[in-house]
Amino acid sequence: MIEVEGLTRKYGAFTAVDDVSFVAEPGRVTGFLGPNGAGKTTTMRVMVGLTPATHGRVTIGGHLYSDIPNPGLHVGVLLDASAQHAGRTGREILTLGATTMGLPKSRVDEMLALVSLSDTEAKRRLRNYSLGMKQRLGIAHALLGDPSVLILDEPANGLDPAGIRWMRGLLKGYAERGGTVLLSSHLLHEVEIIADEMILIGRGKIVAQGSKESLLADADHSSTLVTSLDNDLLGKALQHKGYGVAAAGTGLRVEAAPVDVGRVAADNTIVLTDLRSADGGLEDLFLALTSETQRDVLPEGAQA
Ligand SMILES: Nc1ncnc2c1ncn2[C@@H]1O[C@H](COP(=O)(O)OP(=O)(O)OP(=O)(O)O)[C@@H](O)[C@H]1O
Repeated sequence: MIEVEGLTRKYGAFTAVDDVSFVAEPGRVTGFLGPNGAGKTTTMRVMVGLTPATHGRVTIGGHLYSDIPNPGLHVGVLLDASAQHAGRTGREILTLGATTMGLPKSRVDEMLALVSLSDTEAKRRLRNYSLGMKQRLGIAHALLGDPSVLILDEPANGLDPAGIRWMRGLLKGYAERGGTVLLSSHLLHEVEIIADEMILIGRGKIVAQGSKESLLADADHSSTLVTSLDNDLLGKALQHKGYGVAAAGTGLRVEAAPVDVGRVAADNTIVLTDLRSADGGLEDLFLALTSETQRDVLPEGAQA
């Protein structure tokens, strides 16, 4: 289990991580999601003792990372797949890791096979690896010591679609066997597919957290876009039921779920020509919650 308690990290006057608390549980994949610069990497660096906290603390299995003897046997870490010595081969990097952790050399071959790096690829120097190959090697390195906790910063970065699917299967299986997985991403879709729990962070602060189902339920209070053969009548019927209604394009935007709008239309025998959720589910929630921190939102009055 990873426990983050009131973690703050300041760089001078700038607060990169602001009083962040959450727990990543065993047997669950926890997605740590936020836009660029939200504070994900900083939080993970504090977790593994690479950056000191300004306030608060992180414990893994109840211990500070720096207090865990031979940490690779307990915590697998992938923060920057390029951070290894570029002149070493993949096999050398894993062998060094195995030796440091006191593991047999056979573990290196097992891990190379697990991440599908061929013998030829394993003999190449890291500087000649593609980003996806570096990520595979990084995952192999993180798993070397058969740890019970995995901390992975943007692990899907650079993987092709087949590689992403492979990684999802790997991490799901790892969590199903009781492992704790914390993985960060700035891409909602990536996290949504794999994570059981989600922590949303924006500008250093947690903006939402919970199980994927509970976040989806929150996001699904939804409004609906509907068009019918008689929008006036439908609008009145919906208002009569107490739903907020506004004109939208050729139809209406209704503050109700699509199923409720459909029911009112059916009760009044109104033919619908279009009925759909106005929400992008979690994506809208994510963008709304982190909107202040998005770089790509046009300032008010600006033209697209
Ligand atoms: N050593 C540092 N000195 C000053 N500012 C820093 C330092 N490290 C990180 N920051 C700032 O802290 C903020 C959070 O950065 P961080 O790398 O944790 O974000 P992130 O969520 O991982 O982003 P991304 O998705 O782009 O990787 C950013 O504004 C970053 O510029």
